[in-house]
Amino acid sequence: MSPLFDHPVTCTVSKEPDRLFAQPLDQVPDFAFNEDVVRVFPDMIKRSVPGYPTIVENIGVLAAQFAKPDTVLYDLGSSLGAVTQAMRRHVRTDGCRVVAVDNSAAMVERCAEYLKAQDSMHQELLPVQVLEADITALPLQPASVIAMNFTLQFIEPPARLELLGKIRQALVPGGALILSEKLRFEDMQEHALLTDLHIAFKRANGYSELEIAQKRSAIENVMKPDSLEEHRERLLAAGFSKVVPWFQCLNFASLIALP
Ligand SMILES: C[S@@+](CC[C@H](N)C(=O)[O-])C[C@H]1O[C@@H](n2cnc3c(N)ncnc32)[C@H](O)[C@@H]1O
Ligand SMILES: O=C(O)C(=O)C[C@]1(C(=O)O)C=C[C@@H](O)C=C1
Repeated sequence: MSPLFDHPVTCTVSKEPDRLFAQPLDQVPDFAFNEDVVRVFPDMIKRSVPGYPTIVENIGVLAAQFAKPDTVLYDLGSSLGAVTQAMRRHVRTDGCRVVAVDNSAAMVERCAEYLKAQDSMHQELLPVQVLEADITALPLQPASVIAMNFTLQFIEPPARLELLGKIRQALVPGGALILSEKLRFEDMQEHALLTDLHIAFKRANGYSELEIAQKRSAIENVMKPDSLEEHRERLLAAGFSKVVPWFQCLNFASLIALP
């Protein structure tokens, strides 16, 4: 198998720079995963989420540890399939297949193209299926790995517990949910510090004050981050037995939840 980080996350994806919020907008519309976002998404997410390439590649490594024969590996809210591609690079377990799910038609269409490109460049990859579906309504097959990389924060808060309960029920013994989220912090000083540092991260990645402010106003109605404590309590309420944070950079974290 290829060594870790040999395949940059962006190797088969668009390199178009994110300038979506660079010009002043009279009214900033709510953020949506539409064609415009799809075109710039690899650049946008890498410049917006501290640690994103490390998280994605290591979800592949974690998936290989938890994968069980003849089960599904889900990538829920797959966008362009970065996590799906990482799981396919790392998992060799017999009879596994990856199912990538997203409810944005534009994302699903481009994701399928990128996965075809991945197939043409590598051999022995797990079979993959891309579904356009709402993950809150989708019945899940028995799964050993379910990844939600920055997706739960876009689900309406009252629907989150039921979705996590369904995920818990689908997981086979020895499997895991890998949940990455932007965090809010209950301590106001901690929240303010990590928010400022996240803005500094965006600035260091070339975003202007205007881009940062307009993006913040675009996402504030559609993305509702929870605290680590809320995640832990809700995961336990959904039937998970153990919650283990494995990554945090500034206000972005990833957790392993065990059934
Ligand atoms: C921040 S992106 C995820 C990034 C991606 N997992 C990655 O690692 O590159 C969130 C994704 O969740 C999808 N999404 C939001 N709500 C959804 C739902 N109810 N069902 C399916 N997908 C959803 C969006 O369309 C978007 O593509
Ligand atoms: O907090 C932000 O500014 C973000 O851009 C975060 C975030 C995310 O966490 O998913 C929000 C929307 C985009 O999809 C990319 C990144």
